[in-house]
Amino acid sequence: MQDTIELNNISHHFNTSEERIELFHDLSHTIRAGETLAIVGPSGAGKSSLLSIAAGLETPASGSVRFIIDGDTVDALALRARSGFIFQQFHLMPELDAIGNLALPLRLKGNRNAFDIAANWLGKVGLKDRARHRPHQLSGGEQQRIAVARAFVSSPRFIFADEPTGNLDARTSESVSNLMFDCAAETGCALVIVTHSKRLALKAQNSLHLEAGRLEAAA
Ligand SMILES: Nc1ncnc2c1ncn2[C@@H]1O[C@H](COP(=O)(O)OP(=O)(O)OP(=O)(O)O)[C@@H](O)[C@H]1O
Repeated sequence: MQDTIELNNISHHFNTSEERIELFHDLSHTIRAGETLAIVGPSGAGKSSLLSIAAGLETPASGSVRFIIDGDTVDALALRARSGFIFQQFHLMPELDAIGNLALPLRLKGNRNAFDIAANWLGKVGLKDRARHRPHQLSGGEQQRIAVARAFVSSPRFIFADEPTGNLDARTSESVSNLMFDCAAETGCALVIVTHSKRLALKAQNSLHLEAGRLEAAA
């Protein structure tokens, strides 16, 4: 698979009424098909902003981002259609049960087998018996397992995860982390994770440290 995200000399800042917040300047990096990458660094360094730019959710103030899927350059919309997202707060639809949440991205794409594929993923994440439970009837760890399955259910090429274990205790974090990495390995999907967890970052093949506007290979 020839899928890459090329960040070329990107800079980003935010203007507030009081100040200009400089995040990074002239930063370049290429994310490759199938790689697992952790982005670490202190709070406020701009990790989530960098993830949003790499995922085509935000545009950098300057520089360019090139998205390549199957060797073709595509726009941000096309990249997003081939991407899955996992957030700290799970973001499941409260009115849908577990299988409904998993089937939703497939149904939105008109997939007639949405519920069969969703049921298969529910089994993969060990929650087959929770198909009819709504998010408020599930533990945080179970909700995040559903969110992980939802991210993978549409056969994405890239998964972007922002603090995916930030709301979980140590034991649940470990099992959700292992699940994410197992799913990525099984599907060949790239996994890009922003995290404060050293333990989680160490599971990734590659690790980048963002601090004071500089992006370097993490020690
Ligand atoms: N929409 C926005 N408007 C103004 N400032 C913003 C906006 N989004 C983020 N910021 C600021 O930009 C800086 C970087 O934020 P970002 O969330 O990217 O950092 P982070 O490294 O992911 O932090 P954390 O680890 O605490 O989540 C912070 O100072 C934040 O307050």
